[in-house]
Amino acid sequence: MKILTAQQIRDCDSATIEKGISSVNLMEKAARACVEWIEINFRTTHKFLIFCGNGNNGGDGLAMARLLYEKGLDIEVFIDKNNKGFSSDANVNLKRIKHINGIDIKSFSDFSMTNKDKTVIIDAFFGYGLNRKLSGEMKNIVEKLNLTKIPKISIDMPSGLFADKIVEKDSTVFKADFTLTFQFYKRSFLHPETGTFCGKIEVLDIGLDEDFIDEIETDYFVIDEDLIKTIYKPREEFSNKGTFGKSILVGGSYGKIGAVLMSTLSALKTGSGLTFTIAPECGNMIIQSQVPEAMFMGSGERYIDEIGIQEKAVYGIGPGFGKEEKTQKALFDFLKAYKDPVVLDADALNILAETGNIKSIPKNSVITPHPLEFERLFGKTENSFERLELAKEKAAELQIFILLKDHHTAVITPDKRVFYNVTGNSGMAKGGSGDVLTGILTSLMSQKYEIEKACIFGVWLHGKAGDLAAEEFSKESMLPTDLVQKIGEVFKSLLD
Ligand SMILES: NC(=O)C1=CN([C@@H]2O[C@H](COP(=O)(O)OP(=O)(O)OC[C@H]3O[C@@H](n4cnc5c(N)ncnc54)[C@H](OP(=O)(O)O)[C@@H]3O)[C@@H](O)[C@H]2O)[C@@H](O)CC1
Ligand SMILES: Nc1ncnc2c1ncn2[C@@H]1O[C@H](COP(=O)(O)OP(=O)(O)O)[C@@H](O)[C@H]1O
Ligand SMILES: [K+]
Repeated sequence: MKILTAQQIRDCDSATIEKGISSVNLMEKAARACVEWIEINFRTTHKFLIFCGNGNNGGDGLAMARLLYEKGLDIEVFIDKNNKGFSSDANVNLKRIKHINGIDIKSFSDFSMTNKDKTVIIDAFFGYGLNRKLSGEMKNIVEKLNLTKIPKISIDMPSGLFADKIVEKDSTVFKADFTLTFQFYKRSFLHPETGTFCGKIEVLDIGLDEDFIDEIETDYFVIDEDLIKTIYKPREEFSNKGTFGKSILVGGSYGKIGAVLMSTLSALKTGSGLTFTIAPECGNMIIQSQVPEAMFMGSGERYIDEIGIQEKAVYGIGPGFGKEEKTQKALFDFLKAYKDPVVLDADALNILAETGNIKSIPKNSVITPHPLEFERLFGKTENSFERLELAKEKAAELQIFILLKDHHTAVITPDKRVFYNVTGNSGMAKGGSGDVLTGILTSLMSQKYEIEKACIFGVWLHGKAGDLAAEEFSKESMLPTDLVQKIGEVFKSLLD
């Protein structure tokens, strides 16, 4: 799914209107889509307090007030009665509700917090047209609403957020439980500093012009199931283990054998034909007894001291690797001799960062840093938007794929496109989850998925399996190994 900038959405709006629908009818469609969602998800709510700004986001709120009222619900509308005028479509909708006796139209200052049982607050102050941070009366009312315990729904965007950039640190932003957004994710929903205001995000189709959307160029995408279905290759029946590639997971050190064990297990569970583990001898018994399907190749007693090169294999290096001197040398020797794409994670990245050897990463390789590893590799940035920009520069400079791990992991390609992942949950914020991702990526690459596709499919699959594990075990109790056990269910769902 494409992500457009505020300006591109505005253009898309105009293109849709040029095709024949009037702007006020488009607003009606948007309001109707929100009301339909509310009818399904807030069945027992009687009362809606709808806060409207003076632009088209406010217009959506005013139209929703009428539509919800027609369904027999109690409606109070709050507007800024001193503002310098509503947009023309908001004005049409304001006039329409002025004719309805049952809808109270109040000033923001009339809001008080008494008796709010079975009530929902609707935030229709501002959408993508916000052009400065909230101040004055607007800031006050949003701060007041943020203190209430009443469920809150933002229309299109939480008011106070910009679509494409970070907000200043002290900004006031409406804190939603749900955001009903029109047609596209906005980039600010997907970054930690700003996404935290959105609650659960629902993307509502309001029928914006498909030809325009197909043609418009963007470097930003959300990974959705439609994209995954174009990538996933069901397994051929006329095949053998050689058809599905050779994965070699390299890692583990004394006390950290579990990391490479989990990578090995997830590579197998993702479909790798032949799976090897290179780990120190102290991990032999552990790995062989836990994952009998994998072949063990010992290297060093307690720490890896050599990485042997095999033909036609994909290497995933780093989980539990440690940073012993001999392990460092093993990595340097390997990268000197090996020129095919590899997956590098964890201590493999830390070693390259600390020794200034980043340029030895083979072209088209995949690196999977979490924010701190990224900082060690490429330096400090002010915020996650800047981090992403730096990652784009580095992916292009080094001609590698960077998977910037986070709540919404971003896959960054060597040609600077960005694919945000929206599967996954906080139950995955546990040591071991990253090791599982390394195994998944290595396995998909060894099965000859193109590297870009392996990255996109891999992060999505990882998060989706994490969501199934959370459903069964809870976010608190799920383990990275539970996630691995759910990979199969995700593959099955792709065959439906
Ligand atoms: N295609 C779609 O997706 C569709 C989109 N639709 C909807 O339209 C929304 C976009 O509407 P929009 O362009 O009118 O902008 P919006 O967000 O209402 O705000 C602009 C107003 O706010 C003001 N203002 C700005 N900042 C301010 C501040 N800090 N403090 C105070 N005032 C501030 C600014 O006035 P200014 O003072 O700058 O003159 C202006 O009046 C979109 O999010 C969606 O909900 C649907 O209706 C149909 C299909
Ligand atoms: N709150 C979260 N929401 C979604 N995914 C998460 C969250 N926290 C962690 N993850 C995922 O779990 C993995 C953690 O990787 P990493 O930090 O390297 O941990 P590890 O110590 O297991 O290697 C990443 O893929 C990351 O995207
Ligand atoms: K809003």
